[in-house]
Amino acid sequence: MNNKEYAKIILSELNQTLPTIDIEKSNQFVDLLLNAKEIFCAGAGRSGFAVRGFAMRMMHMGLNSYVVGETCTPNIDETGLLVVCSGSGSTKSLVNHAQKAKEVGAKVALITIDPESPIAKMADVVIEISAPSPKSAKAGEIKSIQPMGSLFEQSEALYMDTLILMLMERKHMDSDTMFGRHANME
Ligand SMILES: O=C([C@H](O)CO)[C@H](O)[C@H](O)COP(=O)(O)O
Repeated sequence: MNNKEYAKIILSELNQTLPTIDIEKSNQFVDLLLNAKEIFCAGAGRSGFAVRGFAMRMMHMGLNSYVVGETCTPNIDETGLLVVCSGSGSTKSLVNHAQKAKEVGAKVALITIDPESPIAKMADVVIEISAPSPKSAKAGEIKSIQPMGSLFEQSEALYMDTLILMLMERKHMDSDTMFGRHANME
């Protein structure tokens, strides 16, 4: 198959995952983001790449967002929100981060394939994406031709872009204002 044929299949897979994500939980997620004093983003591997992009856009909006594990990331306290992206919901370092967040009274939001996973059990809001999971018992309803967690990782990245649009609407923010905060030392 050529690239266009593969692209059509990937888009049709995304067309099955993204529209099924819960609206009410997404509204709750946006409320948590808006109510947090500081937002801490965590994910491993490709989920880590996706959540970094989300942290960056929130910075562009003027929110206090950080990536867990970076040298300049401060401590989390009860005013904070930890956003975790984890297909399995059981990656060890992320389970530890969620435990720490709950221990200090912070909120936790999780984007995952597995709503019964260890991190899901600690989370205040769980966003479920139906996709194959190479690392957990829960496989999701949707089949994919793509390897491992690719469909989940694409879906979570695009889902977080929908959250950015919801936040922009709530904060009356436009792209030009956001671009004004973009790094000028690239
Ligand atoms: O990078 C990943 C891997 O390529 C699977 O597709 C995962 O995102 C990484 O291993 C983290 O796993 P999860 O916490 O289960 O997302």
